[in-house]
Amino acid sequence: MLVLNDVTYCYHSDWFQFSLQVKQGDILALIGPSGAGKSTLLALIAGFCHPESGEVLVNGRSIQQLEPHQRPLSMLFQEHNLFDHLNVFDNIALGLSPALRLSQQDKRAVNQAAEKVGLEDKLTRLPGQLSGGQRQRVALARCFVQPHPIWLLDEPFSALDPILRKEMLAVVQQLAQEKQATVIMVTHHLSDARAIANRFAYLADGVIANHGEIAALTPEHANEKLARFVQAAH
Ligand SMILES: Nc1ncnc2c1ncn2[C@@H]1O[C@H](COP(=O)(O)OP(=O)(O)OP(=O)(O)O)[C@@H](O)[C@H]1O
Repeated sequence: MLVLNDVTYCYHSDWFQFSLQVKQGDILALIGPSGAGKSTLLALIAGFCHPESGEVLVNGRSIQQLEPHQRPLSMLFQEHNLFDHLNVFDNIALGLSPALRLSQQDKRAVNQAAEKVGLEDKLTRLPGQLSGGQRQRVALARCFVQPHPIWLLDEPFSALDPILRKEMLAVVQQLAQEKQATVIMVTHHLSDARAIANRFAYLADGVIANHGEIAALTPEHANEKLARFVQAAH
């Protein structure tokens, strides 16, 4: 279970206040208008920015004192996930060993991860020799080759065409299920949210204004702002 316990954060004059509980194995779609604080929420969980008060807990333990690299989570951004001078194999392997010191078991895990995302025949290519979708698949493989139980995905597939996006979402869903990972995914596409998530959280003006089962995400939602947001996205 991932818990944000009344986490507050201030950036210039912008205030954020987040309380959230995500059960293990849940896939939560984080939605809301631009500037609402979705990426800020992920940054607070990942430890890239520090709250004024409150804490983030994983399975009952505070991770507040841990540096980002010590936290039990993997992150995937929309872009800039890869090191351009390292080939596909090494980019994935970084998820297991930042110094690229790999055991035989690690090497097998990297090969298996590449296979899962359909890149087993591209292992020696550099990121510059791949398409955008292939690059995101490498980043995804690095994300789940790590043993971390929580994945934070910040608009990971927004730049991809609809067919590739659908494929990638299916891969994430399948892998998350296999590993019983807890996933928080920021998305501007409600269709993506519906395709992959079982829950949603709607952010507006720096707070979680609403959350619930994904099926409740309808244009008739009782929360007027959320209803308008869903209507506009249709
Ligand atoms: N460390 C930071 N550096 C820069 N801006 C920050 C930081 N922390 C918060 N902000 C500000 O927080 C506000 C919310 O931004 P954030 O990126 O979290 O929103 P968002 O909901 O993810 O928006 P979008 O959908 O456009 O990506 C913005 O005004 C942003 O400038």
